[in-house]
Amino acid sequence: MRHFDLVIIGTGSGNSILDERFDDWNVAIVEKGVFGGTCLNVGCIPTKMFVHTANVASTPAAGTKLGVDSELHGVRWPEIRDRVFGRIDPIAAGGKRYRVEDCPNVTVFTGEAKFVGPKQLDTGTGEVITADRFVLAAGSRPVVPEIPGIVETGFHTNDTVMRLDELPRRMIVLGSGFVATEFAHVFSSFGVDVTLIARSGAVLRAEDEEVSARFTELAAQRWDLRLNRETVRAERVDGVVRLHLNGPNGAEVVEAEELLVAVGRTPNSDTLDVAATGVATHLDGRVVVDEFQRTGVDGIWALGDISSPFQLKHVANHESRVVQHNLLQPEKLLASDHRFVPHAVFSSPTIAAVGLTEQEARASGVNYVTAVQEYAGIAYGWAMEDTTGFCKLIADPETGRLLGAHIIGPEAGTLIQPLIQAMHFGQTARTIATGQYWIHPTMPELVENALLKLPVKH
Ligand SMILES: Cc1cc2nc3c(=O)[nH]c(=O)nc-3n(C[C@H](O)[C@H](O)[C@H](O)COP(=O)(O)OP(=O)(O)OC[C@H]3O[C@@H](n4cnc5c(N)ncnc54)[C@H](O)[C@@H]3O)c2cc1C
Ligand SMILES: NC(=O)c1ccc[n+]([C@@H]2O[C@H](COP(=O)([O-])OP(=O)(O)OC[C@H]3O[C@@H](n4cnc5c(N)ncnc54)[C@H](O)[C@@H]3O)[C@@H](O)[C@H]2O)c1
Repeated sequence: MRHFDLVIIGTGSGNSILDERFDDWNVAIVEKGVFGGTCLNVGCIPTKMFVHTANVASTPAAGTKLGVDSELHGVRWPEIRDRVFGRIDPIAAGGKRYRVEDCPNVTVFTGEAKFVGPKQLDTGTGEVITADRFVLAAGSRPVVPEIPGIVETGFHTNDTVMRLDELPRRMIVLGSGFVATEFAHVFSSFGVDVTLIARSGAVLRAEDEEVSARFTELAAQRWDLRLNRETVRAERVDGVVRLHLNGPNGAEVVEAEELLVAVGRTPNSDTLDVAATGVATHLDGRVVVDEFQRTGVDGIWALGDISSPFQLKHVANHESRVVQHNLLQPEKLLASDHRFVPHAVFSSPTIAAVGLTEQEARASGVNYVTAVQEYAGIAYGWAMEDTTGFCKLIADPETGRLLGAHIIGPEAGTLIQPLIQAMHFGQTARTIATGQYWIHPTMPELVENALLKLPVKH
């Protein structure tokens, strides 16, 4: 059995661990798919390239209220798709070529890895290897709900939907989280009739309650939104997908040419069989790690979607840097910082958030105050004629420290950054609002005014 100093399973954030400091380590990388993982190939990067294009396609419609009449003549889907993947696919291929051809200390196994014993890994290539250290960076995969007929019906996930041969006339999107709302925005902007099915009474219901309520209201104006629906059965009749639903109005059927399933992601700890090497998992399948990204087995580390409650690329990257440090300096372990993990949803409108939602603040019993500033109340909001966006802040009235920040509206993901910074560096609401200039008239004045409205002492 070949033995290595280090084996990394998964080439998403796991691939960025290796740099010149590992040149004298004998390393193996095992990857079952293409190099670069979810974010590069089927996640963040291609979706945002499609989202940007969708935003451009939506511009003519947005101009009407400003007195600008223009028309969308159509979108050239094959060209858009090939432009996106024409950029991405060579990066994935180049990443693999670099490791195989230019890294003499690295052996790449192209196969689906599975532990077969303590620190013994079947690489899926016919070879079992052992190592002193392992990094579990095998990510997560889309959940397929147990709906009778769904497999026979055929469906897309984020793995396949961005490579469609042609745009369908109609699409059913099952789910109401990040993936569902981002793709609903993309495909509806490209002219596809979208039906979005949510189990509960709100879309993006993990967001702050006011943000989720506003998004749900806007989603209902844009898509055929079916709330409080249970999906009972799926079938395909004459090429058309039919989903049988149960909801407030009783039984109903929705139809479309394509079905996109977006009901969450599950960690790949089961397919990797981490139990065979003694690594424990939570009930939801996440590998158990401590603050240093150590599993319970000496020398086995985990990072990213396989172990994190935050299935986000910036978190996977952060944890990968922590694991990198801890592999190199085990005597000076670094802990991951998960105190203020922000996220953005790149739908329309965009949403960004960090810290507590109001429902979480209420449930936790902390003393808090809130302030809301609408885009409609700032000069740049007048310019955009925005009537639906807002920034909501939650703060400790005694210390002036922010507990949570939520923005729904244009450029939310960009606007929230000073608030993330303030939370990390312990700045008070008054300090951030009044201790610096805010350029007038810009969108960040939304944040400035929300901060000024907070009834806090500092
Ligand atoms: C549609 C979509 C959009 C997203 N957009 C964003 C976004 O805008 N911003 C954001 O922060 N996050 C986004 N995410 C989440 C982000 O993509 C993930 O959190 C991140 O990619 C996780 O990185 P990772 O390294 O843990 O896993 P991955 O990048 O998934 O890497 C895991 C790798 O392991 C390989 N693998 C799995 N099992 C095995 C095995 N047994 N043997 C060998 N190899 C194996 C896989 O093939 C894969 O290459 C998005 C996710 C999706 C699905
Ligand atoms: N912009 C970003 O950062 C971004 C974008 C996409 C994905 N992601 C990451 O990927 C993860 C997975 O995204 P996702 O949208 O698949 O999951 P999600 O957890 O965001 O949403 C899943 C949704 O599906 C619903 N659901 C679950 N089972 C269902 C069923 N049987 N029928 C109908 N609805 C059902 C849930 O109630 C939930 O609303 C996200 O949690 C996020 O961390 C991030």
